[in-house]
Amino acid sequence: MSWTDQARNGRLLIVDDAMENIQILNHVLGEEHEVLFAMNGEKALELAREQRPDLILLDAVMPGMDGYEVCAALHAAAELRDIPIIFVTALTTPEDETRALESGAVDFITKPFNVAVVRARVRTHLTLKRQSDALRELTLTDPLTGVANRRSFNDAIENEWRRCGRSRSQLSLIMIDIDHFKLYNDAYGHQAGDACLKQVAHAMLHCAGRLPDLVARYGGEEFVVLLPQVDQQGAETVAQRILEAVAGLAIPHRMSPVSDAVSVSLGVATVLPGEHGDAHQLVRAADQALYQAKAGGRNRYCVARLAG
Ligand SMILES: Nc1nc2c(ncn2[C@@H]2O[C@H](COP(=O)(O)OP(=O)(O)OP(=O)(O)O)[C@@H](O)[C@H]2O)c(=O)[nH]1
Repeated sequence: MSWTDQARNGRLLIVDDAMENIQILNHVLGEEHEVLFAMNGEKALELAREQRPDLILLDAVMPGMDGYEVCAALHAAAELRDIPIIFVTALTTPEDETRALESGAVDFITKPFNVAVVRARVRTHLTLKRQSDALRELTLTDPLTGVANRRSFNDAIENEWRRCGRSRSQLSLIMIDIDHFKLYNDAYGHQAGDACLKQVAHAMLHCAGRLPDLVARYGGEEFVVLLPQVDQQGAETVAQRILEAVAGLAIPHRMSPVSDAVSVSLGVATVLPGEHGDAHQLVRAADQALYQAKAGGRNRYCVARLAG
């Protein structure tokens, strides 16, 4: 795909208090990109949250919340801080430009602007955004199964621990282990083992694929499902669903002493994240419950009981 093709079709948010400027930029960019617009800072933040644009063109001087404040608010929000911002402004001194770049903008365009320059800069920043998104995706994804990797899970559980702590809501975790997977590899070969891991991972995504749920590969044949704002009963429902979904795959496992088909054991833990304890406590509890499920005969889930 060419440089130009890659940059096409990005979603832009234009923020300017003058409709005339929005119209001009829309005229310049609207053919190639999806364009959203806001006429003040508050609306810009609302749209950024709801629509997740790929790039923001931001006027520096606006009544109420100015461009610098919008920039600071975007950077303060973890889910918005990766959206690149280009300041588009009539302020032209080196100090203005420096202030914009220091407040987190990636670029600075002065008004009156040259149409070709605006187009080219927008394409450049959209291309860079795509590349950094792809790179981030690679570092957070398990290459075999396509679900999140352990690093991604570690970040998520820390974030959700804090978030659930603030909102006084429960956080649940399920640890899942494929039963007698070594025997499966021995019987059917490593490639079949890989295919089995993929199928099991995809089945779990169907059981807990809503945001902010997270399915991750924790290790070789071990997976975790993180369920923010889900109580124990909800987590048990998901665990039961996973048991049934994996059984429903009906992947033959002739060496398994547990079942004719591939099965899983699961450990469920739920906690109300408080001032005491940390995310590791939840992981340990789910791991102990998983151990119980294995010791109890596998192909089942067990629940850990934890104080908040
Ligand atoms: N095919 C394949 N096998 C893997 C992968 N990662 C780990 N494994 C295998 O998973 C097996 C895990 O073995 P064990 O830890 O003994 O677990 P188990 O055989 O499932 O036994 P239980 O958990 O006690 O039921 C090992 O044989 C690993 O080689 C992978 O990416 N692909």
